Amino acid sequence: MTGTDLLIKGLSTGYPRRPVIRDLTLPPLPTGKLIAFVGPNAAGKSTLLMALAGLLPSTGTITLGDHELSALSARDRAKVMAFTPQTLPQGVALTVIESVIVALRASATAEPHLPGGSAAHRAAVALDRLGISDLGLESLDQLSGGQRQLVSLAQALVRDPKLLLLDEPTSALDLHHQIVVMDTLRRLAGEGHLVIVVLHDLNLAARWADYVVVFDHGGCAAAGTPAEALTAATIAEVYGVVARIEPGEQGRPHIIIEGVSPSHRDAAGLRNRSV
Ligand SMILES: Nc1ncnc2c1ncn2[C@@H]1O[C@H](COP(=O)(O)OP(=O)(O)OP(=O)(O)O)[C@@H](O)[C@H]1O
Repeated sequence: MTGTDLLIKGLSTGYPRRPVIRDLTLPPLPTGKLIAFVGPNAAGKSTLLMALAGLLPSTGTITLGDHELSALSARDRAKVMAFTPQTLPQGVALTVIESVIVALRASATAEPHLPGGSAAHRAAVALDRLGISDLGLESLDQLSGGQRQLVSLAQALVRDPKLLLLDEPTSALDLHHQIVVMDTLRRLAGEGHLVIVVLHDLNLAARWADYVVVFDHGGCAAAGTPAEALTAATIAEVYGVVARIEPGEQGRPHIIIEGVSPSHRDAAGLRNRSV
């Protein structure tokens, strides 16, 4: 463990009268790594991300380096982390570049009074990193779903936070942009950020993540390197599908889904997946 790991111990969180995560403890999640949270629908991934972002009340401890995150004010949290939800709000009358500048200023980071030129430069760099500079002057409300997702990511990147919490940032993206985003996230991790990303595509997780945490029913079903966490047995258990694992590049698993497991517990379990 290093001094800047994210530590989650005995964490419980959820919604009024709807506990989702109960007493969750994860292995230390180190800065400088790309961590994928995977698992079936309703397993609790988004709920956990929102609790980490301070958007849901929780008990237990969440520390990032020396910071006990639950003790930080919203303003101080915004200095160390950025959270990108699954959907962006509609009806925002801004251009793309304006929205990224607003995200930078709203985060009240170490430079709350950034001159306009610097803020615009940082926003332009964030768009460039994601290959969407050409969208800068487009109206936010006229973008496609995938374009909105990329802009949402740019709004997080521009703040250069230590911890990035990204909920399904590739779900609406074409193949090219999935790779651009995952490559960008890998580079950010390499630069010393801790990047936690919720993914449904297990092969994206297997190919890019340093560590994978598999969630099921509000708990951790498996955690480790992609090869350790994404085994055929775990995939069968949590998803109810038969998977074949083949060796991929650099010892990373390549997952081939062969079909639904006939013996899996029940499809109707979706409603009651969380504990
Ligand atoms: N606002 C809410 N109020 C009450 N319960 C909620 C709320 N949002 C989510 N839940 C419930 O919490 C549980 C976990 O949902 P969550 O969104 O965290 O799952 P997930 O793993 O992110 O799923 P998905 O892959 O479908 O996005 C589900 O049973 C869901 O019905």
